[in-house]
Amino acid sequence: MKSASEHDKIQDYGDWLSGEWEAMSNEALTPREEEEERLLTVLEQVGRRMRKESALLGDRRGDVVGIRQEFWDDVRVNFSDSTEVGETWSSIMQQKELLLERERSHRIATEVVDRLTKQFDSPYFARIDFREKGIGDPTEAIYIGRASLVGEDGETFYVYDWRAPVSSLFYDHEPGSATYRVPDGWIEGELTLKRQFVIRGGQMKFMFDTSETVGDEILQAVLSEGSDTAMKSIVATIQKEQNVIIRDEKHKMLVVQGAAGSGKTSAALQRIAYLLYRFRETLGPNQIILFSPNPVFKGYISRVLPDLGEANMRQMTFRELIEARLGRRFEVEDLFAQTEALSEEGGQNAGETRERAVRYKGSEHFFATVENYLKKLENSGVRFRPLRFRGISIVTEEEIAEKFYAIQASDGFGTRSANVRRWLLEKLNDWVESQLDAKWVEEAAELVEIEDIQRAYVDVRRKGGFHDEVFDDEEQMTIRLRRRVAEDCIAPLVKAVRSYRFIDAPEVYRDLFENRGVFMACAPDGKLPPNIEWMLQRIDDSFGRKMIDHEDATPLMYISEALEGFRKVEDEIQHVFVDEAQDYSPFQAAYLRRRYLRARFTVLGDFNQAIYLQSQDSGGFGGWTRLMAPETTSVLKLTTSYRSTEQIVAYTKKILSQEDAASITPFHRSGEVPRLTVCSDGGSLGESVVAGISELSARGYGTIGIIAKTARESGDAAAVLKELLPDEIPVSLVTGGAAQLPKGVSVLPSYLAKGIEFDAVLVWDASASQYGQEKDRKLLYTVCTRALHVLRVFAIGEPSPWLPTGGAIDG
Ligand SMILES: Nc1ncnc2c1ncn2[C@@H]1O[C@H](COP(=O)(O)OP(=O)(O)OP(=O)(O)O)[C@@H](O)[C@H]1O
Repeated sequence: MKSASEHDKIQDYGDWLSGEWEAMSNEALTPREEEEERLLTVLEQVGRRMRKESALLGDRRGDVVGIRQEFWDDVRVNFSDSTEVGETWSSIMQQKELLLERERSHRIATEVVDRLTKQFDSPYFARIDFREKGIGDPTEAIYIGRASLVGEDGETFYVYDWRAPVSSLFYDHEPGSATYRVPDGWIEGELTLKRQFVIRGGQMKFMFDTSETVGDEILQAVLSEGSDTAMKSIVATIQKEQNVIIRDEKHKMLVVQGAAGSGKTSAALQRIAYLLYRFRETLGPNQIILFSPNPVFKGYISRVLPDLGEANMRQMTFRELIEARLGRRFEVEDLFAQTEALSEEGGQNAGETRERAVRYKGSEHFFATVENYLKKLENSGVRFRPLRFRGISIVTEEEIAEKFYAIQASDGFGTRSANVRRWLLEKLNDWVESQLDAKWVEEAAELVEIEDIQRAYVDVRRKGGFHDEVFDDEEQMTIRLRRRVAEDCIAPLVKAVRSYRFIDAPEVYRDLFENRGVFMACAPDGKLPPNIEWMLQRIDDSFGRKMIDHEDATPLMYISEALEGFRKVEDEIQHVFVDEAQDYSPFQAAYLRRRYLRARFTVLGDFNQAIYLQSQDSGGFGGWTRLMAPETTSVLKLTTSYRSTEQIVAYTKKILSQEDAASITPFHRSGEVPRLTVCSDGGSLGESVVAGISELSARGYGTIGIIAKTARESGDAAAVLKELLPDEIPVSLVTGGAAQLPKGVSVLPSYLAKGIEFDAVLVWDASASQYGQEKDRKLLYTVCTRALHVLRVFAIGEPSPWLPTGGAIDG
């Protein structure tokens, strides 16, 4: 938010501008002068609005402060009898409502002033002249900005929002005949001019006409800038192919395959802003959820929407979903740990068997098997955990099953579970009543603290006890005390029932592997996986240790959620965005689709960055494209890589197979050729990287990423660098828990680098021993494509066979 004095400055500037404007002569003007004049007019409008809104904001602030300060002065407080207490209460409530209402108005006024402040800095970035076919009107000049600006008459559109239907002309067309979509059809006409501006601090920095869709020069300038620790919006330079993604309203499943750095994440965020604008009556940020690859990424993208004047959507990682469901009872392996475990076991028998299990359990085939299994469970087979207390049975597994299956199957698992839950809570209540005379309660009641006795006393009083019949009162107190003691003892049971823990999903899941007949009946091809015996053994081992392998987590979570009945909140979600979608197994894709049954999906990924085994069979995308009917699914491609220089794109393409690299094209922006340095040992690796960091920091690069393969290596690398680098160049180690990417030099493991970028990337030890196998190829590609301007690769001894040969130097 801007300070009051900043707002004042803007107002003064507005006043000055209006004087300046009138003083200008009306001689024939060059286009540039005309545009500068127009800019002054717009800034004057903004200044005027700012004056008005700031005054309003001041009033609102005054109201809020006033109400807060005098809150109790205006409340009539009287506790003398119950009528007075009631009146006091309603008077407090009235005052509270008033305060909330004023706070809301204050918040809205603040948002308006913030938006105007941004508009004062840069009110628009483009102009198009358009003559609509057939209406005989003259050509209209349309200015496009991040937000619209309408004159006080309510009719003059000084600036159109970039999301308005007419604005799409700018992104989609070159001068000539052009059309744009409106809610009930298409408007045709002639685009006679396209002009781009760079306006900063209310000053026209550049202006030029262009015949391209969105001029290269501006894009060049934007891409040459230094990166930041947070992602920026691309509103002024959205490319035509990105605009298709942003404005799609037709498809329920939009799948985008895009090269590294082609703007998938950027387009996704612009799309969210677009949808919030287009459907503002019916869609709120809470009804959109974005699945991010990791917490660092979450922080990285969190500024884009607020910069566009919208509130952030919900964001979560798939890992968080798993943790929320299974994390309380189990330690769940994460995807990266699974990958590391597989590569350690690789070649040995266990590894191969597990690899097979991972592929199988991530498959569409297994999803179909689980779906069929859930159908079967509608009639029998759901397992329950009995309610027991200190060895005493309160409700048995059989009783719960009987109750569960007595409710009609057509009601669905959700209703059945909710009914059983209610019934169990009543059972627990009855059981407490039945235990009041039991010995254990009597003994426990004798041991209670004095405060508990006092509480029981207050309880009895509140409920109207303690009258003349003293004898009865004492008895009542004893009963209450005992009840409280018994309730406290079974509180964990009540909590477990409330959160549906009476359903034993892990056992249900295990049963599928144990009962081969059931498995065969559920599998679409009627066959058992060849290593089912090994799978069962492995489940028994890990569940026994309270651990869950990553490949079991999603199927188990699916069964567990299905048996409880998917929650209502999931129904409210209208749009699901999945970034780095190549990392999801087809099973996970199908699960998300099931979880958000009513939502539309926008799924973005790059099969060249598919580094996890679980999604490799489907090439990273097979799972997503088959989830909905073909007529509601659209698969789009982005091939131009905007992030990196031509030299970096050329280098990183060589890491991939020719076939995979074929469609990637760089945006023409030049920089230094990536360099490979071969070091003799760890010591010289550290020294070479330090020399690189010092040089690049001196050259002014604001974000430098040192990317190691694993978390352990990045820890080691950070320790070495901290020791060798001078204090003026601080080093931050980025770990899984980090919510924000720090400025300067960051050391991080490859999997946390997903989706983010650095001015310069230094790859820590890309030797053959680290990135030697086929499955390391895409990981190395992912790591190297994080660089915007500079890429330096270091290796101890023999470099990875995937790196381009030639140009290596000795460190
Ligand atoms: N139209 C555009 N105008 C300006 N910059 C753009 C545009 N498209 C992409 N970029 C820039 O290119 C970089 C990469 O964009 P983004 O992170 O969205 O790509 P991505 O496809 O999600 O990449 P990856 O898959 O490698 O994570 C960012 O710095 C982004 O600002």
